[in-house]
Order: sequence, then structure tokens, then C-alpha cells
Amino acid sequence: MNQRTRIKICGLREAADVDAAVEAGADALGLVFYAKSVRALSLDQACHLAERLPPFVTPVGLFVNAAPAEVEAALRAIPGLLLQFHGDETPGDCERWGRPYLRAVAVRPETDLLDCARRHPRAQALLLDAPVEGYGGGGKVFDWSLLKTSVPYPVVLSGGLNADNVADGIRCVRPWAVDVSSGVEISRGVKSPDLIRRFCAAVHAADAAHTR
Ligand SMILES: O=C(O)c1ccccc1N[C@@H]1O[C@H](COP(=O)(O)O)[C@@H](O)[C@H]1O
Repeated sequence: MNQRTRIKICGLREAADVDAAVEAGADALGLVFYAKSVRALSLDQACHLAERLPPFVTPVGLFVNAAPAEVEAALRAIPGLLLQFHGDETPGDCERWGRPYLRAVAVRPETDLLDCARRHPRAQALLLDAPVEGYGGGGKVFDWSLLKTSVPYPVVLSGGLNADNVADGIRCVRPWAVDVSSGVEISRGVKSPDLIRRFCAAVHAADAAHTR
């Protein structure tokens, strides 16, 4: 089946970057609700960015061990928010909202993806990331050859992707979607509309080149 690879651009902080991502064909935009991240937003800032999104572009709220009240406030304020849990949340923490969510998994040689999938039966997707110091957004690629198990729902490939390596990632992993943050930044936490466009163009070119 020919299947286009969905694109999530994460850690946006500026309206111009949001607009560039939408124009370039991004399917989802990540809003970071993790105070320790250089990409962190207040709820107010996140609402203003989310208001710019046209239909069919999904706002994604990224949380790391957030207090339930914080998740609840974001769900109330941003219609259609897809949750991304990127910390040590238990399956119960992720599922208590009765809302679709992405569960981030740091992929190590010993990681059992099927077990992760079993523990998160209601996740929309597993988001596969590199193990990094802290929780994520570290721009590190993991060893894609570790992905030998297929999971019973879609995966999102992330971790150190950029316009130069994303085609290889798509070819190796065949993910439902790819997710990028550091790889579209000119300096830590500062997005570049040009790099966003280059990343999206590389994904579209990879899809056009591959029979999937
Ligand atoms: O972006 C962050 O600052 C962040 C902080 C804490 C957890 C996750 C974070 N970002 C997510 O990390 C992956 C990989 O990002 P990168 O492309 O390697 O920089 C991605 O899913 C981001 O959404």
C-alpha cells in the first residue's frame, strides 16, 4: 500500500514557525508543557499558537510527569488536543483522560515494544525516541535496527531526525509518522522556517520515492 508519512513538528514557540510548518504540510504540531524544556510554553502562549491551526492539523500537548491539573487545563483550553506523554507516566496516568494519546518510548537494546504496546492498549501510537539525558528533545538518533518487533498500532519515529536522515528513517522503520524538534532548529530551542520546509520536503520526497 502506498501510504504517506505523517509529519509532526515539535517544540514550536513562534507564530511564524507554526505558519511555516502548516504551509509546508505538517500534520501535527507539538506544544511543550514541560517547564524544564527550552521549548516550554505557558498555556496562554500555547492557546495562541493552537488558534492558528487550520482544520486537520492536530495540536499535540507534550507532558513530562505533569500534575493532572496541568493536563486537565490544557485539554480544556485547546480543542482537539492530542496528548503526548514523554516522562515516567504509568499506563493509568496516560489513560485516565479517556483521550487519544501518544506514548513515548526510549528505545534501548532491551526494550520490549510489544510489552509497551500491551501496557498501553489505548495509545494511538508509540512514539519511538532515543534514550537521552533528561526526557527528550535531545537530537539523538537511536539504532533503528533494534526495531524488529512490529506493534499492533502505528509508530511515530523520532529522535535526532533532520532533512538529511529522515528518508533513511522512513525506509528502515516505515513509521506512520515522523517527529522532529532539534533537527529543525538553528540553535537550541529556536526553530527555522527554512529547516521546517526542508524537513517536510524531504519526507514528501521520500514518500514519492518509496513504494510502501
Ligand atoms: O522538545 C523537548 O524539549 C522535549 C522535552 C522533554 C521530552 C521530550 C521533548 N521533545 C520530544 O523529543 C523527541 C525527539 O526530539 P529531537 O528531534 O531529537 O529533538 C520528539 O518527540 C520531541 O517531541
